[in-house]
Amino acid sequence: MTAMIRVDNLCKGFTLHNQGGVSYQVLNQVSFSVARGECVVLDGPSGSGKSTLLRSLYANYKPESGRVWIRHNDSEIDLVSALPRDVIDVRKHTIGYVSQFLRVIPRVSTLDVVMEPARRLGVSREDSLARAQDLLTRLNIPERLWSLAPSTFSGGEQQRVNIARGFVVDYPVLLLDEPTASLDAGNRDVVVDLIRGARNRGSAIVGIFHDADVRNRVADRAIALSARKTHVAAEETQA
Ligand SMILES: Nc1ncnc2c1ncn2[C@@H]1O[C@H](COP(=O)(O)OP(=O)(O)OP(=O)(O)O)[C@@H](O)[C@H]1O
Repeated sequence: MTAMIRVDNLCKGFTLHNQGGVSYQVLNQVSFSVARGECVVLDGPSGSGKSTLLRSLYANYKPESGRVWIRHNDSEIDLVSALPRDVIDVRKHTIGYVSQFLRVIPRVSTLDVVMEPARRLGVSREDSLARAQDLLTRLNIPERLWSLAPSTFSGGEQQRVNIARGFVVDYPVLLLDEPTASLDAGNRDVVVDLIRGARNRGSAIVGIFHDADVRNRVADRAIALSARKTHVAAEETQA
């Protein structure tokens, strides 16, 4: 089985410079891999580091040590040590990231927001539009809203626009940070179908799902993160 993601001994902590330089370790030598067509969920109590790990997989956070190998253009690239321009290329072609919240750009229509990742990859406007319309329809966004900027949309509507944007490209790797957090049961079912579809097309998926029902329906297995954080006294950090 081809590993799309290989996490090797990842360590990530934080130092709160404005709070006496207190440091604590959140991820302690985390290792796992995710194959093509596999959906893995991150499990663990609140504060155990699920979002920190997901952000590290997208190179939003820089771990102190360890590796995040991503299969990209028929070879592997380590996102911990990659140059910024390589990170941008991996994000454009290989990794999709769906967070809970849509980053709204004023005056850009919903259709353009959803189409943008496909257009950036060179997909024709016609094909991108068809794909965006299909996703918005499936996700029950009323057609009257498609030409409006989503800044005034409800939380659940914005979340569904964000999901449509995340699924408009068939990314080989998909990172999902609570994509169903503010959705009703009907829309959760749509998202479950989208996730299963992406998995069946070969995406390697890592997700955080607080909804146990959604988690059980999409997960092939879970990675457990422990709640225990190692605190490092400020004096020790400064030594
Ligand atoms: N940017 C940051 N700066 C400082 N501390 C942070 C930062 N991001 C996360 N943390 C800390 O790391 C720990 C893990 O946070 P994280 O959000 O990864 O947990 P989580 O498992 O996703 O929690 P939840 O289920 O509540 O969303 C928390 O104690 C949090 O305060």
